[in-house]
Amino acid sequence: MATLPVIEMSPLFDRVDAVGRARVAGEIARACEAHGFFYLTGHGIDLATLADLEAQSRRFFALPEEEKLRIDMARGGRAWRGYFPVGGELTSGAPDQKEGLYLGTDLAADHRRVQARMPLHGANLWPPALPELKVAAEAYMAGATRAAAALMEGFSISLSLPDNYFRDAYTTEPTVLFRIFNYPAQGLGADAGSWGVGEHTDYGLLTLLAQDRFGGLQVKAPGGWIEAPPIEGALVCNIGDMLERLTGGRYRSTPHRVRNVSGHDRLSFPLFFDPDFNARMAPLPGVAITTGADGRWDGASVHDFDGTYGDYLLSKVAKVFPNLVDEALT
Ligand SMILES: O=C(O)CCC(=O)C(=O)O
Ligand SMILES: [Fe+2]
Repeated sequence: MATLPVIEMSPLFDRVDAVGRARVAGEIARACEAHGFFYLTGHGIDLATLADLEAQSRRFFALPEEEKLRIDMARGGRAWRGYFPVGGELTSGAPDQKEGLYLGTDLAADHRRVQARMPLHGANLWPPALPELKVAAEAYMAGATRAAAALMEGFSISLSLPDNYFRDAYTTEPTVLFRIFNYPAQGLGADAGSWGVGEHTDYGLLTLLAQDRFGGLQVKAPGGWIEAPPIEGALVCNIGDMLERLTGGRYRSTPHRVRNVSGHDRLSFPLFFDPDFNARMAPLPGVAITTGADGRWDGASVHDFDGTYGDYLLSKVAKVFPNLVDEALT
């Protein structure tokens, strides 16, 4: 059975290790041309940080529903932050069998982007009953954001671009969203057609995912669906639609989905490291273009898209949270 590659990324934190960086860049290129998915080690996030995030998240989801609903997404307004219950999100048109907490770069009310009423920008909502969750999640977000920024240097090198190319062009002010998901244990009689998360691709540049030990993530490989089982201490990395768009299809934004058949509640922690909301998303000069829908899961082609990353993201969010859109954006 096909397995996903493991990339040890620590040379990307060392600007003088040209040989190590070139090696990692080569591994990134091969992984992204083949799968668009790989595991990451050497990402700088220690086991204690991962364990604390998991422990505090379990405590959060075990709170009574009314306690969790004190930070309901409806209260996050246009910032799109807060808790949503099982069935509250429709990733591929049907309700997902998961509950979650939406977080992201924490911007105060006086930040210029919040003052400008930019959607998806604003303050995180934290459960008043569990202050430890904020500490654990902020530590993880800082580590994962640092790893994603370093990884983007590897992507630049892999495309024969200057190390800081993506940072300077797209991620000086990245869009960083972070989610904490719980996929409740599904009973034996569960509907075989119901997914924790339905088949989809991610929207932006990179997703870094921590997951607990129970598994359930599946990736669409050329020969069929394969599992991406947990590896202790490693993160799963996959690329999003905008990296496919920028590279003209050379790097793939690969469909994936989740079904939790472990008999336990499964937690996962995706951090989305995405372009500046205002960045215009056109193919990189000098990179081959593919056109057409290419049999994508949603029948759409990212190569037809012309606009800012914010335009793209909002069009997607409107589909997965149809009930919230009018409320938050009008
Ligand atoms: O929970 C997972 O393993 C994957 C979640 C996911 O694909 C997503 O949030 O985009
Ligand atoms: Fe995803």
